[in-house]
Amino acid sequence: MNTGIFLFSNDLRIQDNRALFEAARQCQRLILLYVIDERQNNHEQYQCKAVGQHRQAFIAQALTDLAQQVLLLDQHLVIQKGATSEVLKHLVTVYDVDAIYYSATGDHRQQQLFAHYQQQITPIRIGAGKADVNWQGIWQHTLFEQAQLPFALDDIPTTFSKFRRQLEKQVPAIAKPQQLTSLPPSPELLAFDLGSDAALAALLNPDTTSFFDGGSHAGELQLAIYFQSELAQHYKETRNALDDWSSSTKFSPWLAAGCLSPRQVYWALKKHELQQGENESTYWIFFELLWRDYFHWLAQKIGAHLYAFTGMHDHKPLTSFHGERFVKWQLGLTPYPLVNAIMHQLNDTGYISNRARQITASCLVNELSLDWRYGAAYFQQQLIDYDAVVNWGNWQYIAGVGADPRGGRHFNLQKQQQLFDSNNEYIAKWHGEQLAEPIDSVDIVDWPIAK
Ligand SMILES: Cc1cc2nc3c(=O)[nH]c(=O)nc-3n(C[C@H](O)[C@H](O)[C@H](O)COP(=O)(O)OP(=O)(O)OC[C@H]3O[C@@H](n4cnc5c(N)ncnc54)[C@H](O)[C@@H]3O)c2cc1C
Repeated sequence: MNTGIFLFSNDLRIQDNRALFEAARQCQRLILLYVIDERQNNHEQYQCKAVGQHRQAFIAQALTDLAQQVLLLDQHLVIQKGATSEVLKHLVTVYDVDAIYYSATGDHRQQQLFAHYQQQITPIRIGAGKADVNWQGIWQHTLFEQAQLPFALDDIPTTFSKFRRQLEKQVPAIAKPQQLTSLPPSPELLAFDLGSDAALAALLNPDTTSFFDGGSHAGELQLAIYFQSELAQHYKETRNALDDWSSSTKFSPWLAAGCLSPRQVYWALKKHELQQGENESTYWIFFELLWRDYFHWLAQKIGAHLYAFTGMHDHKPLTSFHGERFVKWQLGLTPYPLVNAIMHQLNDTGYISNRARQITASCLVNELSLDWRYGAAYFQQQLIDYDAVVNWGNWQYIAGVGADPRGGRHFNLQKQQQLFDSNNEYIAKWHGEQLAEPIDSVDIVDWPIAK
């Protein structure tokens, strides 16, 4: 191979980045590229943007961190603003690129995007009398590799329990994280002043405050702090809390953006177990990582069904779309104080706990009778740790069209409040006080409802 491009996506790290390793091994010259594709980021579906301000700021921080790391390896991160296919076309033509490397994913939408890029670029190479670009999508978002799974992709179980039980009969060896010590140089001609700084500056949002700093440095720091503490020893008892920083690992934003690999988390967990002992709680962290893996494999199997109203079982929920209810849910103006508090926290910070996600998702589907895809799309916009296959997979689960053997979850809001916020502390903190208004201002035939 001569000149390759490594196209960064949800893999914003240098270490244990198998796709980047492959690119480094095979190429004599390498362009490290990240594209800020505003058309993709601003693309609206179900009245929501693909990327909201919290995640945007996190990604900008992660890119700043990545750019500094590649400099230490005498390389440069090229950050370009524009349509990804156009940026690729330009670089492929000018620098005679013959291979493009990226992290493969089970997300159907992402796969479609890469198929589209390919369609755009192949004619350019062929037209110039050159061999087609060698596209190398390398799978690395999971703990295991496909060949290690005890089933073929088409036979991935439709419930997590079956997946886990079969896998745990003999847990395949999880590879140790790879250390990258050098990178091939970029092409000599490459002008580095391609506007990377300006593109990055435009992404950084000074109005966004978050508990999370983007980048693998911050991710590795959280990994070290969490596992040096005793928190993992009690994870199983605390993980269900509604709102407490130390109740769960908080690794998700870094995992979702790829600032941390699941294997790095796994091996940090193993080190912790050696030092402080293993118990049910430490096992449960592995259990949750298996959930994450499961959604990645399941997405690869079900393809476009991940985004379908009828989900993976072709089951039609008895829900539809009500504009007013959807907006009130988003803004935290429902008649349910707990749900309101959760939505306020989500909107302010970009993060809510797993318990909070379950409660508010269940409310959207069961109390408000809304099409679950609107909720999933709003989470996509708001969550700092948005991971397509995990988000849509979890929403399907709650809506009863996914991997839940019980056919969906309906959380009793009053009971949840008693269990997780009995003294109303959370509701008070996030201003979820009951709204006096009913959820609908008009009735079924559009008559205003009398107050
Ligand atoms: C409706 C809904 C939408 C969700 N959307 C996302 C999303 O977009 N991105 C995301 O990372 N998680 C999502 N989750 C899963 C879960 O809520 C978060 O992973 C978790 O709250 C993140 O906090 P943590 O890192 O402290 O998790 P921990 O409890 O410490 O778990 C450790 C890791 O295990 C994984 N994990 C935990 N719970 C789940 C789960 N239910 N499914 C899959 N993996 C899990 C995550 O990678 C997490 O970082 C969603 C859950 C629900 C119910």
